[in-house]
This record gives sequence, structure tokens and C-alpha cells, in this order.
Amino acid sequence: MQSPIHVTSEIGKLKTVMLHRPGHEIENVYPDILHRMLVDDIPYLPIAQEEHDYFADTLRKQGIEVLYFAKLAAEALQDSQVKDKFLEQMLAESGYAAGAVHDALKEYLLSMDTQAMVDKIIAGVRKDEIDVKFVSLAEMAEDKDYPFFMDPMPNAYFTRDPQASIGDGITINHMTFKARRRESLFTEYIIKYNPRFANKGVHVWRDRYHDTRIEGGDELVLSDHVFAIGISQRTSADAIMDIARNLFKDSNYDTVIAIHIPHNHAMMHLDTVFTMINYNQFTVHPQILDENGKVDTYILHPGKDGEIEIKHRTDLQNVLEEALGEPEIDLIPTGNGDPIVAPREQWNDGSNTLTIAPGEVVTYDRNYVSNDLLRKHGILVHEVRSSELSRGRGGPRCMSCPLVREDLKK
Ligand SMILES: NC(=O)NCCC[C@H](N)C(=O)O
Repeated sequence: MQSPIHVTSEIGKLKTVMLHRPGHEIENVYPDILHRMLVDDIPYLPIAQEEHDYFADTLRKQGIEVLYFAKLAAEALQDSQVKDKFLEQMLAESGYAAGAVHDALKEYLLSMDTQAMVDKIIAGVRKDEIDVKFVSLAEMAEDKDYPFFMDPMPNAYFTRDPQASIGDGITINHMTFKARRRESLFTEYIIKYNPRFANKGVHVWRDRYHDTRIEGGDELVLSDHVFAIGISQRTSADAIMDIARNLFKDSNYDTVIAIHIPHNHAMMHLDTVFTMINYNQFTVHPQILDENGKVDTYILHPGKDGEIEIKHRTDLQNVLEEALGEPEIDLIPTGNGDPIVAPREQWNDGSNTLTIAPGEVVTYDRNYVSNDLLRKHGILVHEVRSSELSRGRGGPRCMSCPLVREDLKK
């Protein structure tokens, strides 16, 4: 029986993917909280939804099964005890382990059907939605003007990040910023309790109960034994050691390539500057490379007695050639390497391609210089609409969590 999660490469034909259609959470973002919510602008929801539906239809037309995160979550919470346990934990992680607000929120959320409850938690709960008789001193004195009891999760449509499929398993991620941490609680319940995944042998390579940080945008499955990861704003080096240890112990993975990228918002994850699109082709944002084309890269292999051997290299192209057994790797620069076009298109995720089969990708239409260059390099490009979705600072790879890909034939 095939595992419900099976991803042994970045490029194998995509069979099943998990998305989240942006919902009311987008309309709960306002200028004062933009920065903390990790978005740079407020997408116009009706158009963002149209664009997202177009993205999902583009995938379906290629025969890809599209699953929705919020629906999987609601299916996982059908049992009333499971739902209660989930709600207690979600409320605690939202700042209410007990007390009047906890009780009022719980009563309010339980008055809805399960799907509406999940959608509401993602959307956020405003203070004026419920009547709380007694609130804490902190809420009365410090948080008086803050409009939410539960914050919205406007980044939920970037399903790449709270979790990542590797082989027949998954990492359920402890994310860097508070604004996104609760997203992976849904994943935990989906894997444990949704009938599609529960008791099906899905290996959790690393759960969300760690202090060290990791996000799926940094996790790239290059082959059935090589895993690449960004040392980035969102993924810490100690988390990389931990995931390497777990993969080396219990899986086929024998090589982890950790690439050090700038720690800033525009390049927050490895997949905003580097993605695999064919056996021997990658997109790369030229600004992660120095003037000699070098970038700090660390190769991790299993050593003696459970130790990990680490080698420092800077020649990424050769590292990839050796690790993948490819004689020549073609690194395709975002925006053709132009000093204005490259950062402009990277800002709107020109490097953030979703590969749906070897040499076949989905990209945002707005990055036309990068897209033309991909075509010149022989890549089949499906463009999707991107005026509103791009305002959340993520592209087609960020908006998708592959669950099943065909193994590579080669
Ligand atoms: N893999 C990705 O790069 N995801 C994009 C996440 C964007 C979101 N606004 C964030 O800052 O987390």
C-alpha cells in the first residue's frame, strides 16, 4: 500500500497537493499589524480567491489531485473528544489556557459546525464577536484597543511552510514567528486523525515541539537520498542538525546540503531564491551568490557512532553535480541576472517555481523576464495570475504542499 505521503524529489510528476484557499483571515489584516503578520500589503480578497482558484484549476488540468488544508483539518476533528483536545490546545497557544475569555471562546467556537469552526480559527476572532463578562487586567489595561481575541492567520495560504513532505514522512514545523506558529497545530491533527493519514505509517521526522526553528520553504527534497535546506531567517542551523540526525537514522537520506542565504524578509526561505525545476536545472537568485558565484554551503553526511560529518564548500554548482550525479547543472538566474529586474522579480517570487514534472513548472505571470528565460532553457511554463496573491510575499511553491509525487524514472 502506498503511503498517503510520498515525495522522493522536487520534480517527480505531482500527483496530490495540499492548498489553502485564502479566506476571511485576509480581511482581518489592517495596516497596524501588517509587519507582525509578515505581509507587506493587504490582498483584495475576491480577486485573491479568483487567482487562487485559477492556480488550483491549473493544477487540476494537469491531473493533479488538489486537497484543501481547512477541509482536511475539519475532517480530522469529527470526533468530539479530538475536537475538544484540539480546541484546548489551540486556545492555549492563542493565549487562553483558562479563564473567562477561554470559556467564552470555547463556547462560541463549539457552537459552530466543525468546518465553520476551523475557518473561524484561521480567520481570527474579533473581540466584538463575543460577549465576555470578565476579562483579565492585561486585556482591560494593556490590550484595550486591540481588536482580536484570536489573531488571524493570513499566511495560511502558504501551505508549504508549516510542514514538509520528505519520502514517506513529514516534518511538522515549529515556525519562527508567532504569527505563523499555530498553523502547524492543524497539520498535527490532520496527520494524527484525518482518515486519509491516520495509522497509515506516515513517519513524523520532526514534530513541532522544539525550540529550534524550521519552515517548509527551506526544505527541498532533491532526490531519494539528498535533501537541501536553507540556513535562513526561518530555519536555524541547530534544527538542521536535528533533522539530519533523524533522517540519517531512519530513512534513505544520506546527504543534507545546507545553504546559507541572507536573513531578510524578501529572501526568508531557500525557495524564494533557489528551486529545482529539472534533473539538472535550478532557478537561482543571483544575489545569494558572491561576485565569484560562491555561497557558503555545508554538506552533512552520517559519520561514525551516530555523529554527523560536516564539510564546508562554496561551489554550489559542483556540490549539486556531485550529489545528484549530474555532469552539468544549469543554474538559471532570476530576472536574467539584471541588477534591477532580478531583485524586482525575486521580490514577487520569480524564483519560487512549483515544479509539477521534470522540466515543467507553474509560475506567476508577472515575472515575465524570468519566465521567458525559463522557456529559453527548455522549460514548459504554466503561468498563473498573481496581482493579489503575490502581496502575501510568496509564490506558487510557497502556496503548495506536495503530498504525493511519482518517483523519478531515471
Ligand atoms: N516558502 C515561502 O517562501 N513562503 C512564503 C511565506 C510568506 C509569508 N508572508 C511569511 O512571511 O511567512
